[in-house]
Amino acid sequence: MAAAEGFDYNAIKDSANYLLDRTKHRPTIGIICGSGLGSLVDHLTERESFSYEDIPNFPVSTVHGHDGRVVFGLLNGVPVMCMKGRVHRYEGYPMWKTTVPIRVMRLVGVSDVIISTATGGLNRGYKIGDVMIIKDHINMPGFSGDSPLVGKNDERFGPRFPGMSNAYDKQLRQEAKNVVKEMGIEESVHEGVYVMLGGPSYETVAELRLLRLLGADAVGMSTVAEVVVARHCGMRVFAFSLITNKCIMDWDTDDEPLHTEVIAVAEQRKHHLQELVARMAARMVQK
Ligand SMILES: O=P(O)(O)O[C@@H]1C[C@H](O)[C@@H](CO)O1
Ligand SMILES: Nc1nc2[nH]cnc2c(=O)[nH]1
Repeated sequence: MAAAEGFDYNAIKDSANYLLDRTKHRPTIGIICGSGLGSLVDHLTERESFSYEDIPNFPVSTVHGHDGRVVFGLLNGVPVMCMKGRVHRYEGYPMWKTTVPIRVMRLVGVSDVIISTATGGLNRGYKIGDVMIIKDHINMPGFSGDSPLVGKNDERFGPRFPGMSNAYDKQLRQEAKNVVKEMGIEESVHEGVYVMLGGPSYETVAELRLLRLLGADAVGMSTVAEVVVARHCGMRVFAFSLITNKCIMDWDTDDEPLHTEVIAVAEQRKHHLQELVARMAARMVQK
């Protein structure tokens, strides 16, 4: 089965060793930059950058807003490993392959991940540009068995049946709430539930109404598989989503979401988001 291939420990080890042999950094914090949020890496000092294409067994990004570089450096003095761009299921990768970067992070020595993502806002109280601290998720592809953990399990990564009821670390969510208060942006920050769909088409009105009924506050095409694998490997997770567009819940409009708008909203909000990430990394490194 193809998924078993994905969990080959030695293949992941080769990717990690490629990076460890070429960087002086030894970060414990990993950061995944969502659509349009990769400019965070411009703030790193002592930067060392590697193209996904050059790293053995690594998946390559194909989407606008996802550059495809692993960047090591210091974020306000804290060593971090950043994925400047992620890969998605809809790019044609099996789910396990989209999460290879998380496993590589683990073997590089990362224990905590910060994950960001662009989403449509389902909750009617959310506005474009708001941030949602993710407190839980609905793994919609997982309902049909499309999980990154499908296939042979390797205990060196984690157990066959990992729990997910505490996937989004409570203490880190509390820290994040403290940070947004300090930053004075609490009015535009919420805590809610992320639902992952496979994409790449955006949702129909009927689908969005269903997702809202199910209790989701924001909808996206990534993140969940990364979180499942991070938790499988025993990493702490802090994740947030930027609301880049409102979900269209009525049939009387010609509006459509656009990826160019998703990127534009991310560009407008990048300073606040970068500050949130930097402040969280500083707290996380202290444990
Ligand atoms: O990679 P993320 O989750 O940040 O990007 C979202 C999902 C799609 O890739 C894209 C659609 O506009 O934004
Ligand atoms: N599925 C989905 N992903 C998104 N990413 C950014 N906006 C959206 C959206 O409206 N739906």
